[in-house]
Amino acid sequence: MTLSIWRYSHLTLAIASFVFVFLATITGIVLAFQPISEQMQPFKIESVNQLDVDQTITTFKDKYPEIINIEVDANQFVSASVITADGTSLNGYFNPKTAAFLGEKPEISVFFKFTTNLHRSLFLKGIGRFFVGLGSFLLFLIAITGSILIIKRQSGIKRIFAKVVNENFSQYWHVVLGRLSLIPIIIITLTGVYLSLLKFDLISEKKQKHTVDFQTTAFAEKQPDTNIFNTTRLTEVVNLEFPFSEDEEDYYILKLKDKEVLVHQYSGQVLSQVDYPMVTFLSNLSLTWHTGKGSIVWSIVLLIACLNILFFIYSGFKMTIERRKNKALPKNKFTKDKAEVIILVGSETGQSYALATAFYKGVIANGKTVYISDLNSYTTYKNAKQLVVFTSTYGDGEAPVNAKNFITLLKSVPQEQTIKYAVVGFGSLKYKAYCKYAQMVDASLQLHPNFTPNLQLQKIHNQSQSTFKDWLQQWNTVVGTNVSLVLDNPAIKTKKQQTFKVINKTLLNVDNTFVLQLKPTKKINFISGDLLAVYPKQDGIERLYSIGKMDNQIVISVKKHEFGVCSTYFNSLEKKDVVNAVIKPNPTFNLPNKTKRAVLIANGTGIGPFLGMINTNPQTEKHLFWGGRTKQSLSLYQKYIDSGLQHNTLSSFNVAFSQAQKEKIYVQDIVAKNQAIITQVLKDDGVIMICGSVAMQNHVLEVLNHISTTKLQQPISYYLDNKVIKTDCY
Ligand SMILES: Cc1cc2nc3c(=O)[nH]c(=O)nc-3n(C[C@H](O)[C@H](O)[C@H](O)COP(=O)(O)O)c2cc1C
Repeated sequence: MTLSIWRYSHLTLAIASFVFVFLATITGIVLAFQPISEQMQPFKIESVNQLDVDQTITTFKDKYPEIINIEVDANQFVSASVITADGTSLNGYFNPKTAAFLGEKPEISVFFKFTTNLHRSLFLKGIGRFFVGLGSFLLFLIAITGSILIIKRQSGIKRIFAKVVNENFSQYWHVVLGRLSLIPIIIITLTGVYLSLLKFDLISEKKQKHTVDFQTTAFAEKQPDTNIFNTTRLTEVVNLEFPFSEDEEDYYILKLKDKEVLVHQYSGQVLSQVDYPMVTFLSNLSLTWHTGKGSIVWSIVLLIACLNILFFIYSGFKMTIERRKNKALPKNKFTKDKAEVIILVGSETGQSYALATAFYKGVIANGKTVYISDLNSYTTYKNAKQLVVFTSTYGDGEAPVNAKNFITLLKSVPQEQTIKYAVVGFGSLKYKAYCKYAQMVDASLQLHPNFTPNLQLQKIHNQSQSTFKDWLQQWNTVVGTNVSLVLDNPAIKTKKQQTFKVINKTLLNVDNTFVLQLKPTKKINFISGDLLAVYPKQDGIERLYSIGKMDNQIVISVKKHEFGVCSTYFNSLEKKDVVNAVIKPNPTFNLPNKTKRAVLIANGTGIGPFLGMINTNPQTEKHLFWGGRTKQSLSLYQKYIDSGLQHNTLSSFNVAFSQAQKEKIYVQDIVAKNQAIITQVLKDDGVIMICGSVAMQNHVLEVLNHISTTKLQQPISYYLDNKVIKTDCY
């Protein structure tokens, strides 16, 4: 697994803080409901913000002979402590407009108290508080390293909110939700750290003291028209303590958010004012922002941010496990100067290592001396005759992490002899800059006087093994080797299987292809485009077949391969035999119900799912394009196509035979001739579905790209991103 410094830091921090972050997040989710439940209590009074302190004091004084204090909390609930005319003491919430007693303050529930303790200190007192504070700081660093990773992934800070390509569920949502919850997470963590520092007295709040000199201060007999009480809104008050007695030297203590003021009880004159230090302001702000007190909206934001953190823990570890499967490159048996074949690999997340390693082993098994390394380690190779470069593309057409220096090194490192080379690019058609870095490497090698190409650049979509095998055949031919690939078997699946009865199986046609019809023995919901997963007894490895649905039956088109375990098994089936398999929904390759128009493009057995689609959804106008070898190849599917045309569920059928005439015609050629249909479908929010070989898909996409850029001024990536073009190729 290749790791950049930022990804390494992000991962290490996540592992180091996992336990604390997990506990703090779970308890944080619960505690986010506390301010929400407080706000739901019936103590909020309409338009309380219109009252000033003077009005409130008058209202309370009219109703009660003695008032001890009035408080306004973050929810803007007004509470007070008063003595009534009959000498009863009342403590609780009041209506500030009428001074009516509303009810006692409810006790905080035991559950919230327990959760708060767990959240603050894990019941470990000082040590616990320290670790929670540290966890908060580590989470802050995780958010920062995560942001750097997103910026690098999106190729720059300006593109941070640009569209993210959805290749993998965990990766996609990790990035999308990471961007959205970045600010709330930074606020939660920084305020958490601040509150911890405060608890440990690492930040101290030093308040100034009041000084009042009654000897030298002369007070007005009568209150002036304006004083601090009638210029201060009640909602600005935190606490107002009433004078202890009627003695002139007893005063009001008015605590506001930013200052504490002593006020003369008769004149309303300010006797002393102490502004709170910045620390107090920040402490109050931290508490409000960390807890969400007083704001349902912010509490919900905090709740969502905590739920997102839980998802990041899950998706982050899932991605790490997936990436760990992409082991490192193999250990070299030969030195760089002894080897005839040099393999250089560029990879960001290690996916390309599997094929590069299989190739390395294959070449060694062929008796050649081989040396494998990453592209950044490019150096002199005294005995090299062949260079093979495997590289992915990352960011927006950029080099993967272990290949960033290759092009510079290529220019500066002198080679003594001439070396033949071939470049294989791993990428994804979902990106505009498809295999761009491989293209740059190929171009740089072309310009180098010591390198001559023995094959054209090969681009490979989604690590397709079949395209890689096709490339390997060509390489074997030009180099004169017989390298074959032994790929690690994916994990054997042990899913609960469903049973299907064989309704019909055709004989093999000229292309060794047949059609199999299966019927589920129990009711199963599925549609054309879903996948049938089969796990043959010999190896238990999952094989996926794209299926068509007709009359509640499954239609699959299969090509029998000489050593194909599953295709041989399917071909051995007879009517009424029972097959164990699993139907997997494949929503990315189903024909949307409401689509007005659809173009279905396939070659060979890729027509399978379309055999169902062309016989259903009569409301959708469908145009089928199919490429096969000869007219006889078509006979297998003729009855399905005729039925679609007869019942008007298929509007047109366009066929290309590659072997029927002198000039080879492929499906992409007939697509290119029907630009009007393609343009109309792209313009009218229709869909284009492609099923078959990856090689065909690449050619068809090139043609579609030409049509979309010339007729609609949009690159094909736009339609792929917006799922107007759907592909299921192998
Ligand atoms: C963030 C990101 C950016 C990518 N950018 C491109 C790109 O610009 N062009 C491309 O063809 N493929 C792109 N890909 C696809 C990868 O090249 C492809 O998944 C490849 O198989 C990864 O192999 P690796 O793990 O060995 O790096 C990108 C993938 C990711 C996750």
